Amino acid sequence: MEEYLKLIPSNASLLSAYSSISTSWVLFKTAYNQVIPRQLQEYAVSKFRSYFRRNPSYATFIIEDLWCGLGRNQLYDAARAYLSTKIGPDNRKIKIGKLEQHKNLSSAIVEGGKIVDLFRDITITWSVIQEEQATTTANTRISKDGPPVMTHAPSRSAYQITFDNKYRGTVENYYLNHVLDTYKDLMQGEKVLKLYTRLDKYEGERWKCVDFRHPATFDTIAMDLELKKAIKDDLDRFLARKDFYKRVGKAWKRGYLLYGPPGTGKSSLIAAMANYLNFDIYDLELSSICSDVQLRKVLLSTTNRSILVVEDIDCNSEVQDRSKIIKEEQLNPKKYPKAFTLSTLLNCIDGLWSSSGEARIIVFTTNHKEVLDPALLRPGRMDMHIHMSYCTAQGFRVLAFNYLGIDDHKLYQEIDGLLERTKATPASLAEELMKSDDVDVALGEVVNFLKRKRGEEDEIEEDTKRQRTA
Ligand SMILES: Nc1ncnc2c1ncn2[C@@H]1O[C@H](COP(=O)(O)OP(=O)(O)OP(=O)(O)O)[C@@H](O)[C@H]1O
Repeated sequence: MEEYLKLIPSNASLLSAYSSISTSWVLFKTAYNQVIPRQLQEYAVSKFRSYFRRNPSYATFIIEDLWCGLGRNQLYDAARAYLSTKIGPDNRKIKIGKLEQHKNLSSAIVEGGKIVDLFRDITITWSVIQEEQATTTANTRISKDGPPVMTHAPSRSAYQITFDNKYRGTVENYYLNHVLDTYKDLMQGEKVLKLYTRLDKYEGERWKCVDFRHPATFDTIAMDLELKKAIKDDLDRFLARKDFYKRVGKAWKRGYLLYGPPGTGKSSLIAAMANYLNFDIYDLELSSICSDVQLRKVLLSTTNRSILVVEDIDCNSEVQDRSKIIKEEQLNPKKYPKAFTLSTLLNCIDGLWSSSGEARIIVFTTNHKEVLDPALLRPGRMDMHIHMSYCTAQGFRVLAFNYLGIDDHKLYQEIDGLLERTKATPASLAEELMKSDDVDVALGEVVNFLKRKRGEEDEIEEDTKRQRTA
Protein backbone atom coordinates (compact mmCIF):
# COMPACT_ATOMS: atom_id res chain seq x y z
CA MET A 1 0.00 0.00 0.00
CA GLU A 2 2.82 2.35 0.96
CA GLU A 3 4.44 1.62 -2.37
CA TYR A 4 1.29 2.73 -4.23
CA LEU A 5 1.02 5.92 -2.17
CA LYS A 6 4.56 6.80 -3.24
CA LEU A 7 3.44 6.75 -6.94
CA ILE A 8 0.86 9.57 -6.43
CA PRO A 9 2.50 12.95 -7.20
CA SER A 10 2.74 15.44 -4.39
CA ASN A 11 0.64 18.64 -4.36
CA ALA A 12 3.73 20.72 -5.07
CA SER A 13 4.62 18.81 -8.23
CA LEU A 14 0.98 18.98 -9.49
CA LEU A 15 0.95 22.75 -8.96
CA SER A 16 4.21 23.25 -10.84
CA ALA A 17 2.96 21.05 -13.75
CA TYR A 18 -0.28 23.09 -13.95
CA SER A 19 1.57 26.40 -13.98
CA SER A 20 3.97 25.26 -16.72
CA ILE A 21 1.03 24.01 -18.93
CA SER A 22 -0.90 27.25 -18.51
CA THR A 23 2.23 29.30 -19.26
CA SER A 24 2.78 27.29 -22.45
CA TRP A 25 -0.91 27.74 -23.47
CA VAL A 26 -0.68 31.53 -22.95
CA LEU A 27 2.54 31.62 -24.98
CA PHE A 28 0.93 29.47 -27.74
CA LYS A 29 -2.18 31.70 -27.85
CA THR A 30 -0.10 34.87 -28.07
CA ALA A 31 2.08 33.43 -30.83
CA TYR A 32 -1.06 32.10 -32.68
CA ASN A 33 -2.79 35.50 -32.57
CA GLN A 34 0.31 37.43 -33.59
CA VAL A 35 1.74 35.15 -36.26
CA ILE A 36 -1.35 33.65 -37.99
CA PRO A 37 -3.57 36.15 -39.90
CA ARG A 38 -7.17 36.53 -38.69
CA GLN A 39 -8.76 35.23 -41.96
CA LEU A 40 -6.63 32.12 -41.81
CA GLN A 41 -7.69 31.58 -38.21
CA GLU A 42 -11.38 31.85 -39.14
CA TYR A 43 -10.94 29.47 -42.05
CA ALA A 44 -9.23 26.90 -39.80
CA VAL A 45 -11.98 27.20 -37.19
CA SER A 46 -14.78 26.79 -39.77
CA LYS A 47 -13.07 23.71 -41.24
CA PHE A 48 -12.62 22.29 -37.75
CA ARG A 49 -16.31 22.87 -36.95
CA SER A 50 -17.65 21.51 -40.26
CA TYR A 51 -15.56 18.38 -39.74
CA PHE A 52 -17.50 17.57 -36.59
CA ARG A 53 -20.91 18.68 -37.86
CA ARG A 54 -23.45 15.94 -38.86
CA ASN A 55 -23.48 15.32 -42.67
CA PRO A 56 -20.63 17.78 -43.06
CA SER A 57 -20.56 18.49 -46.81
CA TYR A 58 -24.03 17.38 -47.86
CA ALA A 59 -26.55 19.59 -49.66
CA THR A 60 -30.30 19.07 -49.50
CA PHE A 61 -32.93 20.07 -52.05
CA ILE A 62 -36.63 19.95 -51.21
CA ILE A 63 -39.10 19.42 -54.04
CA GLU A 64 -42.67 20.31 -53.10
CA ASP A 65 -45.76 19.64 -55.21
CA LEU A 66 -46.55 23.37 -55.57
CA TRP A 67 -43.94 25.87 -56.62
CA CYS A 68 -44.08 28.76 -54.10
CA GLY A 69 -47.86 28.38 -54.11
CA LEU A 70 -47.97 29.69 -57.71
CA GLY A 71 -48.69 26.48 -59.54
CA ARG A 72 -47.92 22.81 -59.89
CA ASN A 73 -44.24 22.02 -59.58
CA GLN A 74 -43.37 20.00 -62.66
CA LEU A 75 -40.20 18.78 -61.03
CA TYR A 76 -42.31 17.13 -58.31
CA ASP A 77 -44.38 15.21 -60.88
CA ALA A 78 -41.22 14.33 -62.76
CA ALA A 79 -39.59 13.10 -59.54
CA ARG A 80 -42.58 10.89 -58.72
CA ALA A 81 -42.53 9.28 -62.17
CA TYR A 82 -38.74 9.02 -62.19
CA LEU A 83 -38.60 7.36 -58.79
CA SER A 84 -41.21 4.82 -59.80
CA THR A 85 -38.62 3.48 -62.26
CA LYS A 86 -36.00 3.24 -59.52
CA ILE A 87 -38.00 1.21 -57.02
CA GLY A 88 -36.21 -2.04 -56.34
CA PRO A 89 -36.23 -5.03 -53.99
CA ASP A 90 -34.83 -2.84 -51.16
CA ASN A 91 -38.10 -0.90 -51.09
CA ARG A 92 -40.17 -3.37 -49.10
CA LYS A 93 -43.14 -1.04 -48.64
CA ILE A 94 -44.40 0.98 -51.61
CA LYS A 95 -47.57 2.69 -52.81
CA ILE A 96 -49.17 1.21 -55.89
CA GLY A 97 -52.09 2.38 -58.07
CA LYS A 98 -53.30 3.38 -61.52
CA LEU A 99 -54.69 6.55 -63.05
CA GLU A 100 -57.53 6.15 -65.54
CA GLN A 101 -55.61 7.97 -68.26
CA HIS A 102 -52.55 5.75 -67.83
CA LYS A 103 -51.98 2.38 -69.45
CA ASN A 104 -49.91 0.79 -66.67
CA LEU A 105 -49.82 0.47 -62.88
CA SER A 106 -47.73 3.09 -61.09
CA SER A 107 -45.75 2.72 -57.89
CA ALA A 108 -44.25 5.24 -55.48
CA ILE A 109 -42.09 5.26 -52.38
CA VAL A 110 -43.81 5.87 -49.06
CA GLU A 111 -42.84 8.37 -46.39
CA GLY A 112 -39.64 7.27 -44.78
CA GLY A 113 -38.70 5.21 -47.82
CA LYS A 114 -35.37 5.91 -49.50
CA ILE A 115 -33.98 5.48 -52.97
CA VAL A 116 -30.29 5.77 -53.71
CA ASP A 117 -29.61 6.83 -57.27
CA LEU A 118 -26.27 6.97 -59.05
CA PHE A 119 -25.65 9.66 -61.69
CA ARG A 120 -22.17 10.19 -63.19
CA ASP A 121 -20.70 8.46 -60.10
CA ILE A 122 -22.56 10.87 -57.80
CA THR A 123 -24.68 9.25 -55.12
CA ILE A 124 -28.02 11.00 -54.76
CA THR A 125 -30.37 9.90 -51.99
CA TRP A 126 -34.08 10.49 -52.40
CA SER A 127 -36.59 10.34 -49.57
CA VAL A 128 -40.17 11.35 -48.95
CA ILE A 129 -40.84 13.85 -46.18
CA GLN A 130 -43.94 15.64 -44.97
CA GLU A 131 -44.52 19.05 -46.56
CA GLU A 132 -44.89 20.68 -43.10
CA GLN A 133 -41.40 19.50 -42.40
CA ALA A 134 -40.29 20.79 -45.78
CA THR A 135 -41.78 24.24 -45.08
CA THR A 136 -40.02 24.41 -41.74
CA THR A 137 -36.73 23.50 -43.32
CA ALA A 138 -37.18 26.21 -45.92
CA ASN A 139 -38.06 28.76 -43.25
CA THR A 140 -35.02 27.79 -41.22
CA ARG A 141 -32.89 28.78 -44.14
CA ILE A 142 -34.48 32.16 -44.78
CA SER A 143 -34.93 33.34 -41.18
CA LYS A 144 -31.44 34.11 -40.00
CA ASP A 145 -32.46 35.55 -36.63
CA GLY A 146 -34.69 33.83 -34.19
CA PRO A 147 -36.08 30.34 -34.19
CA PRO A 148 -37.61 28.81 -37.33
CA VAL A 149 -41.23 29.74 -37.86
CA MET A 150 -43.52 26.72 -37.79
CA THR A 151 -46.28 26.78 -40.35
CA HIS A 152 -49.35 24.62 -40.05
CA ALA A 153 -50.00 23.69 -43.63
CA PRO A 154 -51.90 20.45 -44.19
CA SER A 155 -49.35 17.68 -44.29
CA ARG A 156 -48.52 16.75 -47.87
CA SER A 157 -45.47 14.86 -48.87
CA ALA A 158 -42.49 16.38 -50.61
CA TYR A 159 -39.33 14.86 -52.02
CA GLN A 160 -35.92 15.51 -50.55
CA ILE A 161 -32.63 14.81 -52.26
CA THR A 162 -29.26 14.84 -50.55
CA PHE A 163 -25.85 14.66 -52.17
CA ASP A 164 -22.29 15.78 -51.68
CA ASN A 165 -22.32 19.57 -51.95
CA LYS A 166 -19.27 19.58 -54.20
CA TYR A 167 -21.49 18.13 -56.98
CA ARG A 168 -24.15 20.78 -56.55
CA GLY A 169 -23.57 22.23 -60.04
CA THR A 170 -23.87 18.86 -61.73
CA VAL A 171 -27.04 18.02 -59.80
CA GLU A 172 -28.66 21.39 -60.57
CA ASN A 173 -27.62 21.60 -64.20
CA TYR A 174 -27.65 18.00 -65.36
CA TYR A 175 -29.20 15.56 -62.93
CA LEU A 176 -32.50 17.40 -62.45
CA ASN A 177 -32.79 17.88 -66.23
CA HIS A 178 -32.16 14.16 -66.60
CA VAL A 179 -35.11 13.57 -64.22
CA LEU A 180 -37.31 15.92 -66.29
CA ASP A 181 -36.27 14.29 -69.59
CA THR A 182 -36.97 10.81 -68.23
CA TYR A 183 -40.39 12.05 -67.14
CA LYS A 184 -41.13 13.35 -70.66
CA ASP A 185 -40.19 9.98 -72.16
CA LEU A 186 -42.29 8.13 -69.61
CA MET A 187 -45.30 10.34 -70.25
CA GLN A 188 -44.93 9.74 -73.96
CA GLY A 189 -45.18 6.00 -73.29
CA GLU A 190 -48.11 6.46 -70.91
CA LYS A 191 -49.96 8.85 -73.15
CA VAL A 192 -53.44 7.83 -74.24
CA LEU A 193 -53.67 8.74 -77.89
CA LYS A 194 -56.28 11.20 -79.11
CA LEU A 195 -58.33 11.22 -82.24
CA TYR A 196 -59.25 14.72 -83.43
CA THR A 197 -62.05 15.27 -85.93
CA ARG A 198 -63.97 18.15 -87.49
CA LEU A 199 -67.39 17.36 -88.77
CA ASP A 200 -68.57 20.44 -90.62
CA LYS A 201 -67.41 23.74 -91.99
CA TYR A 202 -69.15 25.74 -89.26
CA GLU A 203 -66.72 24.52 -86.67
CA GLY A 204 -64.12 27.18 -87.55
CA GLU A 205 -60.68 25.87 -86.78
CA ARG A 206 -61.83 23.79 -83.80
CA TRP A 207 -61.13 20.07 -83.52
CA LYS A 208 -63.21 17.68 -81.42
CA CYS A 209 -61.23 15.10 -79.57
CA VAL A 210 -61.83 11.61 -78.17
CA ASP A 211 -59.48 8.99 -76.73
CA PHE A 212 -58.07 6.79 -79.43
CA ARG A 213 -57.73 3.16 -78.33
CA HIS A 214 -57.52 1.31 -81.62
CA PRO A 215 -56.04 -2.17 -81.06
CA ALA A 216 -54.25 -2.38 -84.43
CA THR A 217 -50.48 -2.80 -84.32
CA PHE A 218 -47.94 -3.79 -86.93
CA ASP A 219 -48.20 -7.34 -85.56
CA THR A 220 -51.95 -7.55 -86.23
CA ILE A 221 -51.87 -6.08 -89.75
CA ALA A 222 -52.19 -8.70 -92.47
CA MET A 223 -49.91 -7.60 -95.27
CA ASP A 224 -46.75 -8.53 -97.08
CA LEU A 225 -44.04 -8.95 -94.42
CA GLU A 226 -41.37 -7.16 -96.42
CA LEU A 227 -43.62 -4.18 -97.02
CA LYS A 228 -44.53 -4.09 -93.34
CA LYS A 229 -40.84 -4.06 -92.39
CA ALA A 230 -40.12 -1.35 -94.97
CA ILE A 231 -42.81 0.90 -93.44
CA LYS A 232 -41.54 0.37 -89.90
CA ASP A 233 -37.95 1.04 -90.98
CA ASP A 234 -39.04 4.17 -92.81
CA LEU A 235 -40.82 5.50 -89.71
CA ASP A 236 -37.82 4.72 -87.50
CA ARG A 237 -35.43 6.41 -89.90
CA PHE A 238 -37.68 9.45 -90.17
CA LEU A 239 -37.95 9.85 -86.41
CA ALA A 240 -34.21 9.54 -85.93
CA ARG A 241 -33.41 12.28 -88.46
CA LYS A 242 -34.39 15.43 -86.59
CA ASP A 243 -30.91 16.92 -86.97
CA PHE A 244 -30.80 16.01 -90.66
CA TYR A 245 -34.04 17.89 -91.41
CA LYS A 246 -32.79 20.87 -89.41
CA ARG A 247 -29.45 20.88 -91.20
CA VAL A 248 -30.93 20.80 -94.69
CA GLY A 249 -33.65 23.31 -93.74
CA LYS A 250 -36.61 21.06 -94.54
CA ALA A 251 -39.81 20.62 -92.57
CA TRP A 252 -39.49 17.47 -90.41
CA LYS A 253 -42.42 15.74 -92.05
CA ARG A 254 -43.14 12.55 -93.94
CA GLY A 255 -46.00 11.82 -96.30
CA TYR A 256 -47.57 8.43 -96.98
CA LEU A 257 -50.12 7.61 -99.66
CA LEU A 258 -52.08 4.44 -98.88
CA TYR A 259 -54.01 3.08 -101.81
CA GLY A 260 -56.00 -0.07 -102.44
CA PRO A 261 -59.56 -1.43 -102.45
CA PRO A 262 -61.90 -0.90 -99.48
CA GLY A 263 -61.33 -3.33 -96.61
CA THR A 264 -57.64 -3.94 -97.24
CA GLY A 265 -56.56 -2.26 -94.00
CA LYS A 266 -55.69 1.35 -94.85
CA SER A 267 -57.37 2.74 -91.72
CA SER A 268 -55.97 -0.13 -89.65
CA LEU A 269 -52.46 0.66 -90.88
CA ILE A 270 -52.87 4.31 -89.85
CA ALA A 271 -53.94 3.16 -86.38
CA ALA A 272 -50.94 0.81 -86.23
CA MET A 273 -48.63 3.70 -87.20
CA ALA A 274 -50.14 5.95 -84.52
CA ASN A 275 -49.77 3.25 -81.87
CA TYR A 276 -46.22 2.51 -82.98
CA LEU A 277 -45.14 6.17 -82.88
CA ASN A 278 -47.37 7.26 -80.01
CA PHE A 279 -48.74 10.06 -82.19
CA ASP A 280 -52.24 11.55 -82.01
CA ILE A 281 -54.38 11.45 -85.14
CA TYR A 282 -56.07 14.41 -86.83
CA ASP A 283 -58.73 13.14 -89.21
CA LEU A 284 -59.28 15.94 -91.71
CA GLU A 285 -62.49 15.90 -93.71
CA LEU A 286 -61.67 18.12 -96.67
CA SER A 287 -65.35 18.93 -97.23
CA SER A 288 -65.38 20.58 -93.79
CA ILE A 289 -63.03 23.29 -95.05
CA CYS A 290 -64.42 26.19 -97.01
CA SER A 291 -61.46 28.49 -97.60
CA ASP A 292 -57.68 28.65 -97.73
CA VAL A 293 -57.69 30.81 -94.63
CA GLN A 294 -59.73 28.26 -92.72
CA LEU A 295 -57.44 25.47 -93.91
CA ARG A 296 -54.40 27.35 -92.60
CA LYS A 297 -56.07 27.93 -89.24
CA VAL A 298 -57.14 24.31 -88.97
CA LEU A 299 -53.64 23.07 -89.75
CA LEU A 300 -52.11 25.57 -87.35
CA SER A 301 -54.25 24.25 -84.53
CA THR A 302 -52.87 20.72 -84.81
CA THR A 303 -50.18 19.66 -82.35
CA ASN A 304 -46.68 18.33 -82.88
CA ARG A 305 -45.93 14.61 -83.08
CA SER A 306 -49.19 13.85 -84.77
CA ILE A 307 -50.52 12.22 -87.92
CA LEU A 308 -52.75 14.28 -90.20
CA VAL A 309 -55.02 11.91 -92.10
CA VAL A 310 -56.99 12.85 -95.21
CA GLU A 311 -59.06 9.78 -96.10
CA ASP A 312 -60.56 8.95 -99.47
CA ILE A 313 -58.92 11.86 -101.25
CA ASP A 314 -60.30 10.54 -104.56
CA CYS A 315 -63.73 11.68 -103.35
CA ASN A 316 -62.54 15.29 -103.18
CA SER A 317 -62.74 17.14 -106.48
CA GLU A 318 -59.88 19.34 -105.27
CA VAL A 319 -57.39 16.49 -105.39
CA GLN A 320 -58.59 14.69 -108.46
CA ASP A 321 -56.85 15.06 -111.78
CA ARG A 322 -57.72 18.72 -112.52
CA SER A 323 -57.44 18.33 -116.28
CA LYS A 324 -60.30 15.79 -116.20
CA ILE A 325 -62.75 17.91 -114.26
CA ILE A 326 -61.80 21.38 -115.41
CA LYS A 327 -64.42 21.35 -118.16
CA GLU A 328 -67.14 20.30 -115.73
CA GLU A 329 -66.10 23.15 -113.44
CA GLN A 330 -66.50 25.67 -116.23
CA LEU A 331 -69.93 24.27 -117.13
CA ASN A 332 -71.18 24.09 -113.58
CA PRO A 333 -69.22 26.50 -111.34
CA LYS A 334 -71.70 26.21 -108.46
CA LYS A 335 -71.03 22.50 -108.12
CA TYR A 336 -67.30 23.19 -107.87
CA PRO A 337 -66.83 26.26 -105.70
CA LYS A 338 -63.12 27.10 -105.68
CA ALA A 339 -62.68 26.38 -102.01
CA PHE A 340 -58.97 25.58 -102.01
CA THR A 341 -56.65 23.58 -104.18
CA LEU A 342 -54.44 20.60 -103.67
CA SER A 343 -51.36 22.80 -103.97
CA THR A 344 -52.71 25.05 -101.20
CA LEU A 345 -53.05 22.02 -98.97
CA LEU A 346 -49.54 20.75 -99.65
CA ASN A 347 -47.87 24.17 -99.61
CA CYS A 348 -49.69 25.03 -96.45
CA ILE A 349 -48.41 21.87 -94.82
CA ASP A 350 -44.85 22.59 -95.99
CA GLY A 351 -44.93 26.20 -94.85
CA LEU A 352 -46.64 25.75 -91.52
CA TRP A 353 -44.90 22.62 -90.46
CA SER A 354 -41.40 23.77 -91.34
CA SER A 355 -41.52 26.18 -88.43
CA SER A 356 -42.78 23.67 -85.87
CA GLY A 357 -39.43 21.89 -85.58
CA GLU A 358 -41.18 18.68 -84.57
CA ALA A 359 -42.05 15.46 -86.35
CA ARG A 360 -45.28 15.49 -88.37
CA ILE A 361 -46.78 12.85 -90.58
CA ILE A 362 -49.43 13.20 -93.24
CA VAL A 363 -51.31 10.23 -94.65
CA PHE A 364 -53.59 10.30 -97.66
CA THR A 365 -55.76 7.30 -98.44
CA THR A 366 -57.55 6.45 -101.65
CA ASN A 367 -59.37 3.54 -103.23
CA HIS A 368 -58.62 4.92 -106.70
CA LYS A 369 -55.06 6.07 -107.17
CA GLU A 370 -55.63 6.41 -110.92
CA VAL A 371 -57.99 9.42 -110.56
CA LEU A 372 -55.65 11.47 -108.39
CA ASP A 373 -54.09 14.71 -109.53
CA PRO A 374 -50.60 13.79 -110.86
CA ALA A 375 -49.24 16.69 -108.78
CA LEU A 376 -49.90 14.61 -105.70
CA LEU A 377 -48.12 11.58 -107.14
CA ARG A 378 -45.02 13.54 -108.20
CA PRO A 379 -41.80 12.52 -106.39
CA GLY A 380 -41.26 14.66 -103.33
CA ARG A 381 -44.95 15.11 -102.57
CA MET A 382 -45.80 11.82 -100.88
CA ASP A 383 -42.62 10.12 -99.69
CA MET A 384 -43.93 6.57 -99.73
CA HIS A 385 -46.73 5.03 -101.78
CA ILE A 386 -48.09 1.95 -100.02
CA HIS A 387 -50.23 -0.51 -101.89
CA MET A 388 -52.73 -2.27 -99.62
CA SER A 389 -53.69 -5.31 -101.64
CA TYR A 390 -56.08 -8.25 -101.43
CA CYS A 391 -55.20 -10.88 -98.87
CA THR A 392 -52.25 -13.18 -99.61
CA ALA A 393 -51.37 -16.53 -97.98
CA GLN A 394 -48.85 -14.66 -95.78
CA GLY A 395 -51.47 -12.13 -94.73
CA PHE A 396 -54.00 -14.87 -93.98
CA ARG A 397 -51.55 -16.47 -91.53
CA VAL A 398 -51.56 -13.22 -89.54
CA LEU A 399 -55.38 -12.99 -89.59
CA ALA A 400 -55.82 -16.63 -88.53
CA PHE A 401 -53.36 -16.13 -85.69
CA ASN A 402 -55.16 -12.92 -84.58
CA TYR A 403 -58.66 -14.41 -84.68
CA LEU A 404 -58.12 -18.09 -83.85
CA GLY A 405 -54.68 -18.15 -82.26
CA ILE A 406 -53.38 -20.85 -84.64
CA ASP A 407 -50.12 -21.14 -86.56
CA ASP A 408 -51.01 -24.01 -88.85
CA HIS A 409 -53.96 -26.12 -90.03
CA LYS A 410 -54.71 -28.90 -92.55
CA LEU A 411 -56.98 -26.52 -94.55
CA TYR A 412 -54.19 -23.99 -95.11
CA GLN A 413 -53.06 -25.57 -98.39
CA GLU A 414 -56.55 -25.35 -99.89
CA ILE A 415 -57.01 -21.78 -98.59
CA ASP A 416 -53.61 -20.73 -100.03
CA GLY A 417 -54.60 -22.08 -103.45
CA LEU A 418 -57.95 -20.27 -103.38
CA LEU A 419 -56.37 -17.00 -102.20
CA GLU A 420 -53.97 -17.06 -105.15
CA ARG A 421 -56.92 -17.04 -107.56
CA THR A 422 -59.42 -14.89 -105.60
CA LYS A 423 -59.63 -11.20 -104.75
CA ALA A 424 -60.57 -11.41 -101.08
CA THR A 425 -60.01 -8.47 -98.77
CA PRO A 426 -58.66 -9.02 -95.26
CA ALA A 427 -61.87 -7.36 -93.96
CA SER A 428 -64.11 -9.98 -95.64
CA LEU A 429 -61.91 -12.85 -94.42
CA ALA A 430 -61.90 -11.41 -90.90
CA GLU A 431 -65.70 -11.54 -90.99
CA GLU A 432 -65.64 -15.26 -91.89
CA LEU A 433 -63.09 -16.01 -89.18
CA MET A 434 -65.35 -14.41 -86.58
CA LYS A 435 -68.26 -16.73 -87.38
CA SER A 436 -67.13 -19.44 -84.96
CA ASP A 437 -64.70 -20.03 -82.11
CA ASP A 438 -64.22 -23.56 -83.38
CA VAL A 439 -61.11 -23.50 -85.57
CA ASP A 440 -62.34 -26.17 -88.03
CA VAL A 441 -65.74 -24.50 -88.44
CA ALA A 442 -64.25 -21.01 -88.90
CA LEU A 443 -61.71 -22.18 -91.49
CA GLY A 444 -64.47 -24.18 -93.21
CA GLU A 445 -66.43 -20.91 -93.54
CA VAL A 446 -63.36 -19.27 -95.08
CA VAL A 447 -63.05 -22.08 -97.65
CA ASN A 448 -66.76 -21.83 -98.57
CA PHE A 449 -66.54 -18.07 -98.83
CA LEU A 450 -63.48 -18.21 -101.09
CA LYS A 451 -65.10 -20.86 -103.34
CA ARG A 452 -68.26 -18.73 -103.63
CA LYS A 453 -66.20 -15.67 -104.41
CA ARG A 454 -64.10 -17.55 -106.95
CA GLY A 455 -67.32 -18.68 -108.65
CA GLU A 456 -68.64 -15.10 -108.80
CA GLU A 457 -65.37 -13.80 -110.22
CA ASP A 458 -65.39 -16.59 -112.87
CA GLU A 459 -68.89 -15.56 -113.91
CA ILE A 460 -67.89 -11.89 -114.21
CA GLU A 461 -64.85 -12.84 -116.30
CA GLU A 462 -67.05 -14.98 -118.58
CA ASP A 463 -69.53 -12.12 -118.99
CA THR A 464 -66.77 -9.67 -119.88
CA LYS A 465 -65.31 -12.08 -122.44
CA ARG A 466 -68.77 -12.63 -123.98
CA GLN A 467 -69.39 -8.87 -124.19
CA ARG A 468 -66.03 -8.35 -125.91
CA THR A 469 -66.64 -11.03 -128.52
CA ALA A 470 -70.26 -9.94 -129.15
N1 LIG B 1 -54.68 -5.76 -93.62
C1 LIG B 1 -55.49 -6.02 -92.57
N2 LIG B 1 -55.01 -6.60 -91.48
C2 LIG B 1 -55.78 -6.87 -90.45
N3 LIG B 1 -57.09 -6.57 -90.40
C3 LIG B 1 -57.63 -5.98 -91.45
C4 LIG B 1 -56.85 -5.67 -92.60
N4 LIG B 1 -57.65 -5.09 -93.49
C5 LIG B 1 -58.87 -5.04 -92.95
N5 LIG B 1 -58.86 -5.56 -91.74
C6 LIG B 1 -60.05 -5.70 -90.88
O1 LIG B 1 -61.14 -5.12 -91.54
C7 LIG B 1 -61.65 -3.96 -90.91
C8 LIG B 1 -61.83 -2.84 -91.93
O2 LIG B 1 -60.56 -2.50 -92.46
P1 LIG B 1 -60.06 -1.00 -92.70
O3 LIG B 1 -61.13 -0.03 -92.33
O4 LIG B 1 -58.74 -0.81 -92.07
O5 LIG B 1 -59.90 -1.04 -94.26
P2 LIG B 1 -59.76 0.21 -95.25
O6 LIG B 1 -58.84 -0.24 -96.32
O7 LIG B 1 -59.38 1.42 -94.51
O8 LIG B 1 -61.23 0.35 -95.80
P3 LIG B 1 -61.90 1.67 -96.44
O9 LIG B 1 -61.17 1.99 -97.69
O10 LIG B 1 -63.32 1.23 -96.70
O11 LIG B 1 -61.82 2.74 -95.41
C9 LIG B 1 -60.62 -3.62 -89.86
O12 LIG B 1 -61.24 -3.14 -88.70
C10 LIG B 1 -59.90 -4.93 -89.59
O13 LIG B 1 -60.60 -5.64 -88.59
